[in-house]
Amino acid sequence: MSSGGVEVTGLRVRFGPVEAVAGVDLRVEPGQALALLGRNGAGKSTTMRVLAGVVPPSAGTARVAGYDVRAAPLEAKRMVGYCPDVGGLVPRATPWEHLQLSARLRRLTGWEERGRLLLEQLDLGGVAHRVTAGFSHGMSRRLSVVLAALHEPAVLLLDEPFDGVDPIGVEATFGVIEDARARGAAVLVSTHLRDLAVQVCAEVAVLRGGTRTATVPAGFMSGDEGARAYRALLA
Ligand SMILES: Nc1ncnc2c1ncn2[C@@H]1O[C@H](COP(=O)(O)OP(=O)(O)OP(=O)(O)O)[C@@H](O)[C@H]1O
Repeated sequence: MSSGGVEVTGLRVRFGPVEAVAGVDLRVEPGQALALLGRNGAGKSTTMRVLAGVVPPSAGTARVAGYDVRAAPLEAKRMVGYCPDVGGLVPRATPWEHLQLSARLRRLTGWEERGRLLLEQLDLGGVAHRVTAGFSHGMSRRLSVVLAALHEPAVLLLDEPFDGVDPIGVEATFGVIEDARARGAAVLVSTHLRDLAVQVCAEVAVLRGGTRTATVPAGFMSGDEGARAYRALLA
């Protein structure tokens, strides 16, 4: 039986002739945050999608909170909060309606106060009843983070949560990640923003060509030295 968190072993995902993920191993312990870095097309989002139960693995195993995404897909999905890299929002619905829908799908009760607080935390309280059609990219990102975190998942998967988000929104997103870690969730953050990743994650895994090249302490990737080290891993 697995100990929880995220466990990915020998993961492969194939789309026809394209091998998007070609043997990835990852481990995120409960209460830890791991950043997933790598160039465009390295396989980050596909790995996140497998863990979120959106894309099936072609080979290997992926477990969230002890549940194998293939053998126990419903249980696995229940354990996960997922902020996809793009999409996921209904243009004609308001943030509050998104929360209502998410709560209904997950059969949550007594979620309203947490929902309100999360919207306030991500500075969306003032637009809680405005349809998302006119939202800026950063506002949509922040709402996707709220939706991922609403049910206090054991595994929080954030794909490009900082993309287009202003510094205050980034700090608020850090807060959501810290809160999740503090209650024992495993957090996986896929991003191109190395400097932000190392501020909020203790470890960084680098993917290249669908495989993991390294997992290193975040300090190794910080500052100018870290930028050079990262480039060296990508080259
Ligand atoms: N549904 C799909 N059908 C075909 N190919 C796909 C599909 N999804 C991803 N791929 C391919 O798999 C590879 C990995 O894509 P993925 O989106 O996982 O990379 P990424 O590291 O998240 O990239 P980025 O940083 O640009 O978001 C790419 O070559 C991509 O074109």
